Amino acid sequence: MQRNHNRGTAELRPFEITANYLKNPEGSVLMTLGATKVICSVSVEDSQPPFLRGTEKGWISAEYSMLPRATKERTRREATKGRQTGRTIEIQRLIGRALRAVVDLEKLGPRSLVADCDVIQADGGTRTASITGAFFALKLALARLVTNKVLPENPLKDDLAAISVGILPEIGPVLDLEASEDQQASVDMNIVMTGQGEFIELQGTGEEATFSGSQLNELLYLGTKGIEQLITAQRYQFDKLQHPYDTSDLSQNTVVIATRNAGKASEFKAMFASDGLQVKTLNDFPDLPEIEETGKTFEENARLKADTIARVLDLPVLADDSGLQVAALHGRPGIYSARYAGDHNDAANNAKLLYELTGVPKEKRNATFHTTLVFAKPNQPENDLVVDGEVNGYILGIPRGDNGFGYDPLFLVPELDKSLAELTADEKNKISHRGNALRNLEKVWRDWLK
Ligand SMILES: O=c1[nH]c(=O)c2ncn([C@@H]3O[C@H](COP(=O)(O)OP(=O)(O)OP(=O)(O)O)[C@@H](O)[C@H]3O)c2[nH]1
Ligand SMILES: [Mg+2]
Repeated sequence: MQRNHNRGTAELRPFEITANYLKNPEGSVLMTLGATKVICSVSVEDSQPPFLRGTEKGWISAEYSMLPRATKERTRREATKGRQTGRTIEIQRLIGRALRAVVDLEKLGPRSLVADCDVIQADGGTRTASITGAFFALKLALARLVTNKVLPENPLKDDLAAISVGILPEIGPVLDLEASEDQQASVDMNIVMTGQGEFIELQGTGEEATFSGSQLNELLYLGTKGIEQLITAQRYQFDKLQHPYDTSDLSQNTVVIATRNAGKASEFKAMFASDGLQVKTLNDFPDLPEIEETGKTFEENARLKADTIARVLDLPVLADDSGLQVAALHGRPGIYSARYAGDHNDAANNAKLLYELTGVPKEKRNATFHTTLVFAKPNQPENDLVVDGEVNGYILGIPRGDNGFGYDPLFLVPELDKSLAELTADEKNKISHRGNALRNLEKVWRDWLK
């Protein structure tokens, strides 16, 4: 068994959170996750449920429904049947509980919020997509109440998202089940989690099957990673609504690179200048928040940077994840090169590297600089263009040269008998990991961008 579109076990389907989708509600969202589409709206009412009358406390509830043709075959409307199914009631209670967990109901005051989640197309994960979308609609509604001075203070305590995970035959634990997978899964589970990484609800069940503690841990790990991505996207989306990023002055000849590293930026500028292309980096968009590099590989981190920024800026974006792999240190610092000594500090990183290599003889100090470049178009992670580049050398015992950045003064290129920091920018680009990766990109990106 293989997942559709060769999806990885830890990969979400492409998703999109379209804010302010409807005109009337205080908050509204079209949430899509693969082919699953849910319209979520949040309405504010100046009344309290009976059990809160006489208090200053507010309430949040939810209603869930599915359009007849959301499913492969038409399902009868619950309104026509005259009653809601047990499934519907269970799901809407779940959505209400999830939303209430992240709002201070005292601060909400004597009013009610109702989240309506209407599934217009169902391809698995409708309840979790409803929660993720309803939360965003709620966030929009509460922000509006604060802007309009209805509320003195925002009662939102945390972010929130939900996702499904499951165990598939032959594959094992996977993130984000689509409907065809849901039918085959021996175990499926819905995870609802806050931005702080706290669980609100776990619904896990075996179907003619059982699951072990270690499988449960794996499912929780996958779910956590998926939810982190959803929450990151929500935060970006929200920030973007508060301060839209102005990309109008970017010409056709601009490449946006998702980096804040000035050393990388100047290398990219020099390399693209020969093509007549201008480079912008995240430093040109100071409002963009940090991207947490939670991936386990260079490629995962580069995708995270490129996909996130491409989505936010709505432009094609190139990202670089790179690092130094030292043989005597079993490939370390690798993806942790920037934060090897804690915070990102080149001098401390170099000092730590030298310390860890104390007593290692010259011939055993071989190392490789690696770069993975990912070029991403907005909201099409499946089409990401991925290329690599490397350069081999040795780690010196004493730094040499003042050019470059990072570990350059410690990286000896044996063919030139010079450290990377003793090379001019042009000389470094001709042989460097980043230069090699760009030359590999050069061969393919024009066709890909068409
Ligand atoms: O001497 C070096 N010459 C290089 O040519 C080079 N390329 C990468 N590195 C090191 O590896 C980390 C990458 O980490 P990284 O890819 O996450 O980048 P970063 O965090 O600095 O910036 P960003 O692109 O993520 O914003 C960097 O910080 C550096 O320590 C280099 N060191
Ligand atoms: Mg980084």
